[in-house]
Amino acid sequence: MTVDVLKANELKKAAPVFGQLSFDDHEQVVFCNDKDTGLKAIIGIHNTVLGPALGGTRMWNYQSEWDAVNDVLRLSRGMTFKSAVTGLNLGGGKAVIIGDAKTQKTPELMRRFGEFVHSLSGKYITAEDVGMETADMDTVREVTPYVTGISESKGGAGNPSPITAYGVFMGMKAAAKYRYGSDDLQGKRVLVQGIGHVGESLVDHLTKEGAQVIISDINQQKLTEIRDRYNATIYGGADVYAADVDIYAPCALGATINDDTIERFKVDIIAGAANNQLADDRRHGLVLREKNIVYAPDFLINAGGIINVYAELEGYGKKEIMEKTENIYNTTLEILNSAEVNDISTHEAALKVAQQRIADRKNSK
Ligand SMILES: NC(=O)c1ccc[n+]([C@@H]2O[C@H](COP(=O)([O-])OP(=O)(O)OC[C@H]3O[C@@H](n4cnc5c(N)ncnc54)[C@H](O)[C@@H]3O)[C@@H](O)[C@H]2O)c1
Repeated sequence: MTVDVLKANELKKAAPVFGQLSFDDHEQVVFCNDKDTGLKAIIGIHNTVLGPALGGTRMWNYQSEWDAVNDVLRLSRGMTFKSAVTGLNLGGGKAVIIGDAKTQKTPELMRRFGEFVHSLSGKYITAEDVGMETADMDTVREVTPYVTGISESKGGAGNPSPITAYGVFMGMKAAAKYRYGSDDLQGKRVLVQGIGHVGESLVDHLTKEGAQVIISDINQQKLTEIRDRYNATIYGGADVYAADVDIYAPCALGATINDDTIERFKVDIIAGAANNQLADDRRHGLVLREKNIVYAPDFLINAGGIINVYAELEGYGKKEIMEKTENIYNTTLEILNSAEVNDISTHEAALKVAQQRIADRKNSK
């Protein structure tokens, strides 16, 4: 696992097949095409050492197929480490469907996608991601058992977002404990960027804790709704990345910590739900360390959702889900301390724990 994840434009320069598919040791990549329904999907199976590759399906109108390939590979790799660091017996996988979820998603397309998932005999298990609803997973369930995130009425664990938000909250509190010596967030100024499913639930936890919550979103209507519901403040500045706050919680898009933004942050802590927050894992992880910004690794603290779907597979109840999610606090604290001891970025420290768990299992087989 020594190869950096490539950017889409770099991907184009690599060798056309294994030069790409093998990058960062992907086990299998499946291209799914169906003319009748218009389905064009890619399933990335990064690693199955710890268990079946589980990860959601994203439907997105990618600008190019390169972007779709790059996205699925980045995301499936992330799932491997997320499950490994969380202690789940799951591998990492992800799927993308190329197209507009609002206009091109049909039950026929979802069923056809489900048939492709089924053809992998359980090596890949799908779930919801951007552009997908619980109802879509119910449709996939009609043709394959290898799907999670189905309706509670059909035996599923239901909406994962509140659990994800709780895990992020736990990770944020652990980061505060590490940085300030206390995990009490009362009075801390926390900027939540993206107040969607996870962001709103995080705002709820923070408000109850007595934090000063500042919100930012591209959806103006949502901003006023959440402001009124939680007595939050809408961010009024010109540059959200230069906001004068204590904690930045990215809960919208990935890669918001990049060459353009990283020098502008004034925060003590970054802890949020978005996947792949660091545009360049290794480099930006180190820059945050140099700037004395405590970064709670995304794939560690946003694992509540995967814990929720794992519970669905294992038949766990809500109590076990909450306990496992609460444990994100302890793991985060351990990883922040180990990064300090080993003088590495917190991202690297979390990755090491995940990679070690996979290596141990591989060696014990
Ligand atoms: N839902 C989960 O359980 C879960 C689990 C793990 C990771 N995540 C990640 O967390 C993030 C949020 O997930 P979600 O389910 O809440 O998504 P969501 O679509 O419900 O919410 C995203 C919010 O971000 C806003 N947004 C989009 N672009 C923005 C921008 N440039 N600036 C500010 N706001 C912007 C949207 O308007 C929306 O309100 C995503 O990156 C997702 O991949 C979610």
